[in-house]
Amino acid sequence: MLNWKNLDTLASYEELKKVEPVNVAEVMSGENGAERVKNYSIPMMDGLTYNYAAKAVDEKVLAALAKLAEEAQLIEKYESLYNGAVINTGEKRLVLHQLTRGQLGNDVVADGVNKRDFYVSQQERIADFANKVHAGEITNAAGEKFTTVVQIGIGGSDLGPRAMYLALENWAKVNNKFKMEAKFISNVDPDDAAAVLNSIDVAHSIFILVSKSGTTLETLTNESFVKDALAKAGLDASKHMIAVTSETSPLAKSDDYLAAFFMDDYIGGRYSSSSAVGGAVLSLAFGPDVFAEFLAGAAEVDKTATNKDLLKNPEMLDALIGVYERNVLGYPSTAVLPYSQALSRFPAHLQQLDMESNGKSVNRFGEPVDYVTGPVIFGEPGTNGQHSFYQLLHQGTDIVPLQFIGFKNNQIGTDVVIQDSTSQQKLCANVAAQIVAFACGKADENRNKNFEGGRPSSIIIGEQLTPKTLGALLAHFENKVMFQGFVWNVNSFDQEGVQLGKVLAKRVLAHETDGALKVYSDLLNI
Ligand SMILES: O=P(O)(O)OC[C@H]1O[C@](O)(CO)[C@@H](O)[C@@H]1O
Repeated sequence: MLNWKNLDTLASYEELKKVEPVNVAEVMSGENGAERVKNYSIPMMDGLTYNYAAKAVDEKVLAALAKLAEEAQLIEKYESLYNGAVINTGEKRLVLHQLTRGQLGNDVVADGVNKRDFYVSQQERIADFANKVHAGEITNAAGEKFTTVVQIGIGGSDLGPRAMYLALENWAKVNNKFKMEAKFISNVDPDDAAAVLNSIDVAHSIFILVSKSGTTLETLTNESFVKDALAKAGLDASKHMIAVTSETSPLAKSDDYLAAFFMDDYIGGRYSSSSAVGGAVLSLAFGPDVFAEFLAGAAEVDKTATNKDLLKNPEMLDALIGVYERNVLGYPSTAVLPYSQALSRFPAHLQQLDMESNGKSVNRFGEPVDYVTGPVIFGEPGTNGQHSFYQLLHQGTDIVPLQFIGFKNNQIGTDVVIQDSTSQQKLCANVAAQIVAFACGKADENRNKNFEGGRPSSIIIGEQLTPKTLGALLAHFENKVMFQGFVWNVNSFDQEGVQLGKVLAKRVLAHETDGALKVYSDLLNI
């Protein structure tokens, strides 16, 4: 039997609060610090390691976190999730994104269908379609090959796939895997669609309309925008457009598309990168074998996350350290700082993943909670962030826990030695320097130049960003967010908080406004 209890009712949480806090500056200095960096490290998979030496934890904190993991039944809850329990209580749905990349537990049968078979069959259909596009068997009406793919979608139907595409674009080019360029249209701002359309050759472009619900205003508007452009170019839209949606959506049975591929209600938008939502664009851009590698990396991490031993489970440990920082140490935000240009949109994806999942004030039964839940997430690739907001991170009044990501090798392989070091070495030197600067600080008599230190961070270190390590990274954060939701006893899989704005926007467009809404509408000339 699972106990779904609020965090503040758990005895282990009370114990955790009593543990002597760790002074990061102290423990990270000198030989002690060197030993920590060597020891506080867990392999996530071959070529990827989670290092938490610079976090505010020691043996005592870790022991208390292990007790919390046990009392909150984190592994048991994960087991029940992948075995097909109705974990999304708000929408009364199963939560099956892990099943798109592997079978962790029992067969899951829902709506009379074996769900693993369903997801695999969609992957196979997408692979077949992508191979035919690449081979020139599926072409435009003139019999010419498609050269560009454009994804139309928003939120989870955009951010994850876009971040994944950008993460692999250069890798694919140098590894002879690049099949076609991908572009993305998401914002209802007409300049988004117009700029993308201006930058492509529409006659040789294939568009993927991605909407699980098939009802999202921005996406349907952008679809019409694109269809209009195709019509103006004298092209038949139905020969240029495919759909990714759920079988129950209004788009599913339409003749407007060359083909339709399906996900379902058991895959949340922000967890859908490994479903057909990411599968279609990534398979078209890089080939189905690259997408399969990406899934394999995610599957490995999903498996690692089943380990009951906290110190062998980086996803659960990362989650619990985050809860400790949020609820015991009182830190309100977390920065994600990938030292990799390819991960430029990864923080944007994590913003949705984390904040839409755990930005909740009620527990999974709809009752208010008396403790803080999900932190504010933000980030930028290093070293760009260093020349932007790091000032506040180093010397501001808030302590912001940091999550670094770094790779020993770059993707393209072109580099140059300037002043005895390559650019890659400079990049890596910066991340090492930042971790120690944040942790240890530097005393200075001039208060303006003083660094307090004591600013905690972790780092995920990889050999190289590849399809496999990217899949692993994605799954790491998905599982982290899931475990945190379990600890906070919130439903991480619905998003009612996005509804009110949508309803009010509709009223504005229907001119059914009064009060402040009317005045704002007038000011904005609607
Ligand atoms: O794929 P859909 O149904 O168009 O939804 C897009 C996005 O809209 C949201 O529901 C929020 O508005 C996200 O959770 C989702 O990723």
